[in-house]
Formats: sequence, structure tokens, C-alpha cells
Amino acid sequence: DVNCNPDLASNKLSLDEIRDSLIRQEDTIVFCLIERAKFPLNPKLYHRNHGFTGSLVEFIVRETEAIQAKAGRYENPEENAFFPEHLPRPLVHPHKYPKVLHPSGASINMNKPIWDFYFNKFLPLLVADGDDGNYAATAASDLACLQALSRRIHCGKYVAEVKFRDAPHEYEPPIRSQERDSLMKLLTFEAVEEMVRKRVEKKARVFGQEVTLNNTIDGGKYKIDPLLAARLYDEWVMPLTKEVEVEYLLRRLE
Ligand SMILES: O=C(O)C(=O)C[C@]1(C(=O)O)C=C[C@@H](O)C=C1
Repeated sequence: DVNCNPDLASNKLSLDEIRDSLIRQEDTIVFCLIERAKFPLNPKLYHRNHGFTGSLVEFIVRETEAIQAKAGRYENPEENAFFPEHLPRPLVHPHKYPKVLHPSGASINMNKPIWDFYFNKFLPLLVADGDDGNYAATAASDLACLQALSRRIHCGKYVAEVKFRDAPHEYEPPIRSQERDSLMKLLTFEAVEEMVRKRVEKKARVFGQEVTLNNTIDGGKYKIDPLLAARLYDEWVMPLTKEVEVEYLLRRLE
């Protein structure tokens, strides 16, 4: 189960359960990175000279999101679009998602910073230089990475809700005085972050190894650099998740 959105009917809304979901999402993210790393950078995707508004990748993401919006993707409070303006209405009858989050949480969208770090900082570290012309397939795997990262980072809303419900007396004073730094301190668990970094590095090693039929696993060669996967979490994924948590808590008493 990769949902952060807990099952209210069974009254399960625990930090452990949401952390389990974050752990499961690590698998998704690592596999997405492995898929993207099959292709070289393909820089033409990201240039603004394709006759579209913006780059070819923007065009593909915007159009794909429009189709997925028709299928109801963004009715799920865990999903946030990269181009939320002018999304078409869903054509399907909406599923009833449990209302767990405070309504102000819906306005938090961290996708702009996610887009920026992914394309400008992270991607050049992940993939080889070069152009093999597979623009549509490359853009599809960029979108898979972006959506997996976005979903994980925005799960911070659920993490924050649970932390608030578990200890309202601790969170209310800094929320009332809108103290970001105090909130950041309250919600940070350094030991958990250390486990996340180590586990993601190990997953990149395990999922990205060459699998052969004889027992010797090639120790040295991985499809993505395990240290880069850990760095992705350390430098961007966890800090942005915490940013979502702080933004959510700041609005929690509105
Ligand atoms: O598990 C938590 O408590 C979270 O808030 C999630 C998370 C993370 O992004 O993995 C973020 C902040 C904590 O310091 C530890 C981990």
C-alpha cells in the first residue's frame, strides 16, 4: 500500500503507518531513477526552442497531467499537479477520499521547488551526457520521477497532521506565534533521517545491481550511484518534506 492517506474507517492514523508508506515509496523512487538513468541527458527536451510554450518536457508534463486530471488523479488529496492552472474536470465519478487533512493544507504545493531541483541540480548528476533522441520516453520517465517525488514530499501534510494530533499542546504555541524554527525542531527526528539515508542507499545498491544466474554478484557496478540516491534524500527530499510539514502546521489552526 503506497498511500499516505490513512484509512479512517479503521481509525488508523499513526506515524508508524505513514512512515511505512514513505518506506514503500522509496522503492518507487529508486526504480524511477533507475529507469530514467537508462537514457542520457537528452538536453533538447529542456530547451525553450521547440515551438511550444516552454520546453518539450513542459509540454509533455502539462498535456499528460490534463489527461490524468480527466481520469480523476488530482481528486486525491495526495496528488499535486505541476501545472495546476486550467486543469480539466474529472470525467469519472469522484472516489470518496477520507477527509483527514485540515482544509488549508490543500493550498500547499511544493512542486515548483521540486521541478527546479530535479532538472537543474539532480538530473545532471544522475544521467550521462549525450543525446539519443528518445525524447518522449525520456520525458515520460522524468514525469514518473517527478510524480513519485512529489507524492512523497507532499505526504508531509499527513505526517504533520498526525504529529499535531499526537501532541497538540506542544505544537499549538509555536503555531500561534508562527515560529517556523521551533516547528522545524519539533518535527525533526535526526535518527529517523539517518535510517532513511542508509536504507535508500542500500535500496539503490540492491535494486540497481546486475543480476546474473551465477552466484557472483558484480560488486562494483550499479545502475545508479547509491550515494547519489542517499544524497537526493538528504539534500532535497527530506528538507522539502519538512518544509511541507512546517507550511501545513503554520496553517493548522486557521
Ligand atoms: O518520519 C518523520 O517523522 C518525518 O517527518 C519524515 C522525515 C522524512 O522526510 O523522511 C522528515 C523529518 C524527520 O526528521 C524524519 C523523517
